[in-house]
Amino acid sequence: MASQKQLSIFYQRIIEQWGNAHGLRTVCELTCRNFSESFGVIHSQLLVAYKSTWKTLLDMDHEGIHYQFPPIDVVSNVRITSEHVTKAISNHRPQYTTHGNIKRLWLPLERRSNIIGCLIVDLPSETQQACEDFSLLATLLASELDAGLLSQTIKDEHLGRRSAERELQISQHEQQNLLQQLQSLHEISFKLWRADSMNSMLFTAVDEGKKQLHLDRMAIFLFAKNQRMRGTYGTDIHGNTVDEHYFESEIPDLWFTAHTVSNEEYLAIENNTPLYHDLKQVGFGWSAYISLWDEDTPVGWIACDNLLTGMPLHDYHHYLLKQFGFIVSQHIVRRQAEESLIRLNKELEQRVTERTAELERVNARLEIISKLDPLTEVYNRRVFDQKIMEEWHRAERHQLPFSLLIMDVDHFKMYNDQYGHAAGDQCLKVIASTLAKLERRSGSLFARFGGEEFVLLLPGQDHNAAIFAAKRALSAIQKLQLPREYGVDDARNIVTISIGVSTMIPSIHGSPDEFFKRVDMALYEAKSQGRNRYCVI
Ligand SMILES: Nc1nc2c(ncn2[C@@H]2O[C@H](COP(=O)(O)OP(=O)(O)OP(=O)(O)O)[C@@H](O)[C@H]2O)c(=O)[nH]1
Repeated sequence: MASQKQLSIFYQRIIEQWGNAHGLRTVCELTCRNFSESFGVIHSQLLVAYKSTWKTLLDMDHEGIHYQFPPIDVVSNVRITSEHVTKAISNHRPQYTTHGNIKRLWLPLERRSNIIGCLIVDLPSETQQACEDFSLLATLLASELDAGLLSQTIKDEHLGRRSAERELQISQHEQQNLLQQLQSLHEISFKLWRADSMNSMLFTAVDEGKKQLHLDRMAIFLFAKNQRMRGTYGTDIHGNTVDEHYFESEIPDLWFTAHTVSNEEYLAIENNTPLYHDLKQVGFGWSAYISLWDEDTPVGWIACDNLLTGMPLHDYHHYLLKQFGFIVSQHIVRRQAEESLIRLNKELEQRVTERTAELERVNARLEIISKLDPLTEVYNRRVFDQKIMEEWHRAERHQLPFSLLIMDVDHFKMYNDQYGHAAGDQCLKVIASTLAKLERRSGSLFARFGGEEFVLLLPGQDHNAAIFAAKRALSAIQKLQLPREYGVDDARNIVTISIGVSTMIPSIHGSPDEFFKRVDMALYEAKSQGRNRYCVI
């Protein structure tokens, strides 16, 4: 009787409380609590057939009630397995099983001939309640469970769809951002291509890289020799792009060096890390390092961070930063090749200019040498032969006087015999330089004709001028007082010269050769008359 009363209170409370309950969770929790309070239940568990397997929706023990939707697997539950449940509900009716001092009530929850759940309640063994007494509860709970699960599933699906939509929206947004930024990368690449030098290219990379990729700070470092690296352009702590060529240091042995350079990777990112400016910590955030490569050789890196805004790095940034690093690497390599080619060309041009100047100097020197007599360094016979031809024809055209003097050292054979050939050479040099200085009028030419014989060509100069020149030459040599200590009848004991002189206005009937012979005859005459004199024909 007592058990009947207990049962009716149990049902009464359930019906009252369920009336105020909102949602499946409350219904389930109230049911188990009532079981516990009314019948001293030790453990109760509500399993549901969910997605073709048995799952735990609620578990109540002395620690409390655990309700979980979506329901969780019963795998970990060794007390009750799926096989136990399947067996217990096979006749669709409530039943007891005994486990030591526990009477376990298995209450199949059936809806439209389908078992949709099972309430398992561990009662004390002395419980008098017949298991059929709970059939009504099973019917009521099955109905609540059916409706509750359905609405929960719908709600869940709705939520799932909403969150899927939100994810889709986010991913579409990210996709759009990525597309926009890929377009930006293309624009950056174009600007880098148009930059007119390596420096302006690096400045553009930093400045545009930040703007277009929405990054707070960026700096580009290039590797130099001996494991060192130097700055190029970077960002100050206010976000301005600044020249950092002053910066030089050893390549630091840090995590990103190992990650990028040693592993031949493009990108290394660290979150929640100290951020630096000029090697001093200035903040905290993420920092990314992008390696720059020339094929397999690292040439530098780009450093970026979020010092100013603390903006998080998006997923698409990983791809963008790699692409950016790739583009900048390409431009650096191209620029370096171009600039070394320009340098090489400049060096070549410089060398060609130097060699050309040197060649011109040598040619000029050769030109002079080819015109000079090697011993006396006055004009040689080749120059005289050319000059007499030119001047002869000029004088002929303009009907101008034309004078020629042939000067010959007297008794020079004896000089050589007396003093030796070397002294003879020296004597010839002194005579030549003395005579060469005398005549400076334009067009005139003094040359060594050969041996101890010199010629003085005086185009445009008449008979008197020629005689003046001859006298002056004789006197100049006499004044030298070059000793000559060998006895010859007609001479004082100094070196002298004899001169043949002639002047004429050239005509087509004459020739330089004939004229020369005439002067030579005059010289012969001067020699015959006793030397140290001039003779005119
Ligand atoms: N040391 C020296 N002697 C030269 C050079 N060229 C010619 N001679 C010499 O000049 C001498 C010219 O001698 P000759 O033609 O016989 O006439 P000369 O002894 O001067 O007598 P005259 O002309 O008749 O007064 C020769 O002995 C040549 O060897 C030269 O470059 N150096």
